Amino acid sequence: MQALLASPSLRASLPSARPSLPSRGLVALAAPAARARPLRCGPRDTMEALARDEMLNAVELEQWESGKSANDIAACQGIRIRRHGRPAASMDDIQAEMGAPRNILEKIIWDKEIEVAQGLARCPLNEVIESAGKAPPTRDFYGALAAAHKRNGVPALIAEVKKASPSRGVLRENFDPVEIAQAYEKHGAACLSILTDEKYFQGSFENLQKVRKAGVKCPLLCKEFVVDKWQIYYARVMGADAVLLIAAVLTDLDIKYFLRICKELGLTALIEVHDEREMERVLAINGVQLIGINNRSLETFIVDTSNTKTLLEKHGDAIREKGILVVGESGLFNPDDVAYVQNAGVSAVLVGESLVKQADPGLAIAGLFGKELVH
Ligand SMILES: O=P(O)(O)OC[C@@H](O)[C@@H](O)c1c[nH]c2ccccc12
Repeated sequence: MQALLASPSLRASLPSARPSLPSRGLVALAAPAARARPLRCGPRDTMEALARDEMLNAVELEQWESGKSANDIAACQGIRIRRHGRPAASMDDIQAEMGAPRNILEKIIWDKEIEVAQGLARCPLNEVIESAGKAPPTRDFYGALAAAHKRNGVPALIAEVKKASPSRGVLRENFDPVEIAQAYEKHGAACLSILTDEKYFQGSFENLQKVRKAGVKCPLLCKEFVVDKWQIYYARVMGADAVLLIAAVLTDLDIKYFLRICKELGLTALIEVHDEREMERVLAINGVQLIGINNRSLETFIVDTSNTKTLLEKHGDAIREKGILVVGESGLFNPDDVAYVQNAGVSAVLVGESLVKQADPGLAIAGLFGKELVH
């Protein structure tokens, strides 16, 4: 943190949402209002800072120099989610230019771009950075998972505080985030995941803060659709120890840049992949500690636990060599499911629905693993 804040040159060059590159959606930015959107800093400064720190490879630099739009660059990396880059525009105007969102994830991201701009207007970046600098130390998310895996002989549990989801609707009517978090902790969860997206998951940053302030000791993952660094600083201020970064949404350069911010803030990044291409991209990035394999496609909602197995059969060796821990995410309901992803090679599991739907989510943990977990 200190290093980041102390470096005026870097600070001056901190990029905006899609930092370094011409904002994604620039193709569609024909409207003067959109073009006039002030950049918080010059892209060239940012690119130079990243290049200086060797965060930028030759291809990325060349793509940027050639004036490609960030959406084009993202598409070259197999990313199907586009950005509109017009947070001040109405959704009608955005759709008039770009057409309707192609899937639910793209829709979530388009709304998130607007939401982040509103957050930035409410809590300006410099203030959030300053508060993050004063926040109490983070807890070791990676260390908690590794220790729990070793101690219990089953994958460590990241238990999710999840009220609803776009695919399953409301999961729990009587939803008290603090009560659920405390029950998870009491019954052996190694870490907790707190959904912060309001519109689609009925979560909130307030829930994250409440759980942290209630004295829960487990490290906390801020489960958010991160598209802008502001969200990372904000998560830190609200009590997160880790943040989720979704490879289906973020370019390689975004991931590298956000990883760097996480490191400066003492946060662990859980980088989520869903397919082969995303796994390859993430394994080529230095400094990755935790990879989540999502068994649910965020574009189609199809859940398939064999996804974890397939990806680990191919990449397990490279992952182990790098000391990366893998988290099996979504669609896990019983001890057989847990054993299946454990045999595939995961060190941890991320579970929401099957716990939160039970009358007592804490007691549900022993049912999920077929045994009690201990701290
Ligand atoms: O409720 P489930 O099927 O146990 O899934 C939990 C978690 O994996 C899921 O909520 C999730 C995984 N990646 C995400 C990204 C955004 C929102 C939610 C998610």
